[in-house]
Amino acid sequence: MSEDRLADILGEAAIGDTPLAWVGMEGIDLPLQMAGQSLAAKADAGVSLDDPEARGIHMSRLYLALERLAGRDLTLPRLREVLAHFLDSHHGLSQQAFLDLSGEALLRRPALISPLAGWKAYPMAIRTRLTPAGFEARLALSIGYSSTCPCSAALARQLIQERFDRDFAEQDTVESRAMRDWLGGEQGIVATPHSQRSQAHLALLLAPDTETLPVAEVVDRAEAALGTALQTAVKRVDEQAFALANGQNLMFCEDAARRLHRALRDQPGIEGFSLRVVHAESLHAHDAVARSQWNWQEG
Ligand SMILES: Nc1nc2c(ncn2[C@@H]2O[C@H](COP(=O)(O)OP(=O)(O)OP(=O)(O)O)[C@@H](O)[C@H]2O)c(=O)[nH]1
Repeated sequence: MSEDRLADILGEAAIGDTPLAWVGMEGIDLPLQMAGQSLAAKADAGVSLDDPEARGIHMSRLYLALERLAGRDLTLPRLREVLAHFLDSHHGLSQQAFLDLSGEALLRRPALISPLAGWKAYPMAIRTRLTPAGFEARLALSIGYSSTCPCSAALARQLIQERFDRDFAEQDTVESRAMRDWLGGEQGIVATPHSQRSQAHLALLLAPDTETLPVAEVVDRAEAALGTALQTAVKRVDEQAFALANGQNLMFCEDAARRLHRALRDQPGIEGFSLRVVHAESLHAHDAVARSQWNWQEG
């Protein structure tokens, strides 16, 4: 049957006269490129339906516009172009266009000391809007790290001191070799502080003139601020360096949140952010969480 003879009830008048804030599709599979890496992404694409008389939007037109992103390096100008096409293809129907993309950024990360490297996936999402107020892009990223509790470390040190007092109770002075041997034995670490895998969830408002997504730059800055990023390739020399990093970066969730707040305030191209750190404490069954934000409106 020729196209023009196909039924098209979308052309009929709406049942009722209610504009709709968001109409579109969620969970569209889309291959993207970012910093030379392929990304298997999911897209949520939509527009507002502002014409109260219109029955529905033209979903195929949104779907087909996404093809402009497939397999091409993901940049904000390209995302803005797709949103503009959403509106052009819904002229008279829609004033706002929405495109959210989610996936995992795969970054190669070097070992701490050895000349090795490995891959780590960073869950990410890009949320873009084109409305009469203009274009807005937000980048969300999750970064794993290790946190060791400062209070638990202090309590462990006390127990080590008490054990030392007990083991050398009879001696007024302790010969350094005996002390060194004692420190090198299991009794020298009779108690250990609790540490746990932790997550930093960052949501960033990008400057409208941003070209490429600053994923690697934000990951580098956040992991440098925390000092205890989860590792990829690890030899014993790397594991020892990781133990030192944890000992030198004891962190409550408040400490991690403050470190990230300061780091993101200095990140070029960021106009606001919201962050949340989650320490999945090995001490108890619930998490220790801290939140912080700057120049941020939940949208
Ligand atoms: N608006 C809307 N369309 C839907 C929905 N579910 C399925 N569709 C279908 O989406 C298909 C694509 O709609 P359009 O993009 O208008 O397709 P079309 O009319 O062939 O293409 P155009 O000529 O560009 O309008 C239609 O066959 C709709 O029936 C829905 O809930 N809302």
